[in-house]
Amino acid sequence: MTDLSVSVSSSAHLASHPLPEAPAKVTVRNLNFYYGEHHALKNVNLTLGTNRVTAFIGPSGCGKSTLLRIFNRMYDLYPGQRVTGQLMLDQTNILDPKLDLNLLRARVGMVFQKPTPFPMTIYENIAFGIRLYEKISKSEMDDRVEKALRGGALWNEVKDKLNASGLSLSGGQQQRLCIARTVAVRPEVILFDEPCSALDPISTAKVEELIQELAENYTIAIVTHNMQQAARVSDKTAFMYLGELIEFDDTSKIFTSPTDRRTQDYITGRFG
Ligand SMILES: Nc1ncnc2c1ncn2[C@@H]1O[C@H](COP(=O)(O)OP(=O)(O)OP(=O)(O)O)[C@@H](O)[C@H]1O
Repeated sequence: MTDLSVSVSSSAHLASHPLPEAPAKVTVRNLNFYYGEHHALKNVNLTLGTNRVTAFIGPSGCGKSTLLRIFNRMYDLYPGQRVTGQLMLDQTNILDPKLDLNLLRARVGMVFQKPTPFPMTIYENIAFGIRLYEKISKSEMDDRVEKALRGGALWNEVKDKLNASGLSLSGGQQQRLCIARTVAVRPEVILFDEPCSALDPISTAKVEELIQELAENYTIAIVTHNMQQAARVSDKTAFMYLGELIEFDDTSKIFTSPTDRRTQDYITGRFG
C-alpha cells in the first residue's frame, strides 16, 4: 500500500512488530448506547491495555466521544440516555448504578476539548480537586501541587506565579493546567477528548509529548480527528464508523495495513 495519507515512515513511535499484550485496565463487552431512540453505539468490544495509549478515530458522529464519556459515566448527567452491556475498570463494574461517581471520576479523569480552568489561582486549580478527596496539611498540599504541575509539564512556567489566575495563562498552558489538575487526584485512566483541537501547533506538540510521558503511569484513551496525532501518540487505534467498532489494532498496523476497507478509506482521506 503506497497512498496512505498519514506518513508513518517518519514516526519513530510506530514499531513494525506487534506490541506485546498489556494487562487489561478497561474491558468493554457488548456495549450499546442509546440517546433516546438513537442507537449510538452498537455492540462495541475492546480492551484498554494498562499504561497504553489508545486512540479513537472515525468520521464525525461515529460515536467516539460517546464511548469516551461512558468510561467515566458522564452520560449520567443527561436524562434519556441508556447503556447496556459490560464495562469493567479492573474488577469494578463501571455501569453499576450504585457506584460512587465521584470516586469513579477520581479514578478515570477527563480532559476536554477546550481548556476549562476554574476561575481561581493556578495553585487552587490543582488543590481544589485534591481537597475533594483528601485532607492533607499545607506543606503536603504544596508538594502535591508542585508534583501535579510537573506532571502537567507546566511547573517551570508557573512556579513563580502560583497565585495568578488560571485564566491568565495561554490556551496551551491552560490545557496543561487541566491535565495537571486531572493528574493531581492520581487517576488510573485519563480520557482526552480532542485535547489539542483548540491549540496552536507548538502547544499541540507539548501536549502530545506530555501524553506519551503520562503513559508511563496511566492508561490513556484519546479521541482525535487528527490522524497524524493518533499515529504519533498512540499504541493502539480503534476505528469507529456509524456507532460500530470496525477495527482495533496496533496503531502501526492500522496506519500501514488495515484489514477493513472502510478503515483504509478513512485514513487515506476518502471519506470523513
Ligand atoms: N446529547 C445527544 N442527544 C442525541 N444524540 C446525540 C447526543 N450526543 C451525540 N448524539 C448523536 O450520537 C452519535 C454519536 O455522537 P458522538 O458525539 O459520540 O460522535 P463523535 O464520533 O464523537 O463525533 P465528532 O467527531 O463530531 O465529535 C451522533 O449521531 C450524534 O448526533
